[in-house]
Amino acid sequence: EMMAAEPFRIKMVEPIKTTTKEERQRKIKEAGYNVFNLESKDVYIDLLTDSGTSAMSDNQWAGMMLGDEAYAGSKNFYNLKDAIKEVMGYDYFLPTHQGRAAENVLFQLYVEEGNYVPNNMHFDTTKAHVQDKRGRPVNLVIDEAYDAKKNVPFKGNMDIDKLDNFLKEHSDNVPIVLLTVTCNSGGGQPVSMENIKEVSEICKKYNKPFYLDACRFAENAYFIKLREPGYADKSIPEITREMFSYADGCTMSSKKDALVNIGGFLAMEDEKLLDKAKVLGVLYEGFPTYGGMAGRDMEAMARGLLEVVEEEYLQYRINQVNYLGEKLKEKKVPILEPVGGHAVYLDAGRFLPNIPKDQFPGQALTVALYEEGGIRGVEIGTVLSGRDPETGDHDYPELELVRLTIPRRVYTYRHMDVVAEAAKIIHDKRDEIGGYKFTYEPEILRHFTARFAPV
Ligand SMILES: CC1=C(O)/C(=C\N=C(/C)C(=O)O)C(COP(=O)(O)O)=CN1
Repeated sequence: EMMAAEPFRIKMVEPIKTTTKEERQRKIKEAGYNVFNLESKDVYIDLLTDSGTSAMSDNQWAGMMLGDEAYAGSKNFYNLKDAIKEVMGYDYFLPTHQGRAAENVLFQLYVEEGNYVPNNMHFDTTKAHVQDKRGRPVNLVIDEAYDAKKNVPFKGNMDIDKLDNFLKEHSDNVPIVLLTVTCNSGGGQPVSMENIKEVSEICKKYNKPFYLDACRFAENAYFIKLREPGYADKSIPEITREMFSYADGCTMSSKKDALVNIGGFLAMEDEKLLDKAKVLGVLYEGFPTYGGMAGRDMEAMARGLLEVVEEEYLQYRINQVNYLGEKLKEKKVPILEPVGGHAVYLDAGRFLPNIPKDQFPGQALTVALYEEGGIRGVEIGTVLSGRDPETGDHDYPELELVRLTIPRRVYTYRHMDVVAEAAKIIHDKRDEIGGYKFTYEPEILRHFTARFAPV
């Protein structure tokens, strides 16, 4: 049938301005060659993150006018409760100011010193919060996840045998099992329903709580609908409710698949767990019917949760990200396959093979994208990975990537064309690109505030 355009029309625009190449070369030098130090006004197309960068709908903006800012019992809390029940099936939740705040509460409840926390792949904050409780994050994703050229439909899957063997050996030192949908650190790759079910069965076998990291749950559901036998005729809410039915609960950053700019929650089936979580919620987030958010934020979130599972929105969203990936492949620019749900990941390792890992090829490509096109991507490689606490050397990851993260309902296809064109120009002159060294390297989470210089 006819191809579909965007399932919305534009009612308001936020002007962005282009800059000149020499302006950008000056700005990035002043920023210590770290795009996190750039001002938004100096960025033309901002692909740093899909977190908190979505455009809200008129329905959500209308909700912002309906904030019930009561300290306790806000009606927006109950609207959010209904939306979570509708989309996830959970009866209980603790609102938090964003996803990592939900991780903080959950891991304080479960993780003790020396514990292992298995996940397909931990995102940085999930890893950091497990470590903050002196636990040890463990990635048990399938091996294919580390092969950027391998195009398999559910690259975010947990390796079931690895999980079973790990629990066989370490069961009494594992307080909880996580599964991240989609798998951000592995390229925004989905997890199949079958895999979610299998992880659930293993957790029951070893009597372990099983939680989803649900940031991008709607995109995951859409991939299940597209790729998994038996789901083509199911609605997205039917698929999302089935996904969550296998888990005991979830952490959620609503800044992704709830289409809002701030907010999150910890949801669960067990009311007793909520009572424990509330104690920490009061301490870290605020009274348990607002959790660090204004009533209006919760209203926008409730409406966003119902919008994000609409099929025509997800079709547009996934197709736009895929379009950028296809454009880059046409131009022979190396990317991680298959294209993820929220981002295209440039394979900087293959793009700049002559730059050694300790001169940060991902960082070099990120800087080049900004200089060439005013485009802000983000390095997901050695810089992000940090140093190995035992050896003190860089904790080299398998892949050196640059994530081009597409905000939801913000950029047009023409912006995607500009990004692909800039990447091609850089690719044609890739032999001219050199590596970088630290001029300032912070102790923890160095990627946010580090400063570099060309070697
Ligand atoms: C899979 C996953 C994430 O991707 C995540 C945040 N992601 C960011 C900020 C990103 O740029 O990918 C978080 C933390 O959410 P938060 O940024 O605190 O709302 C948890 N899990």
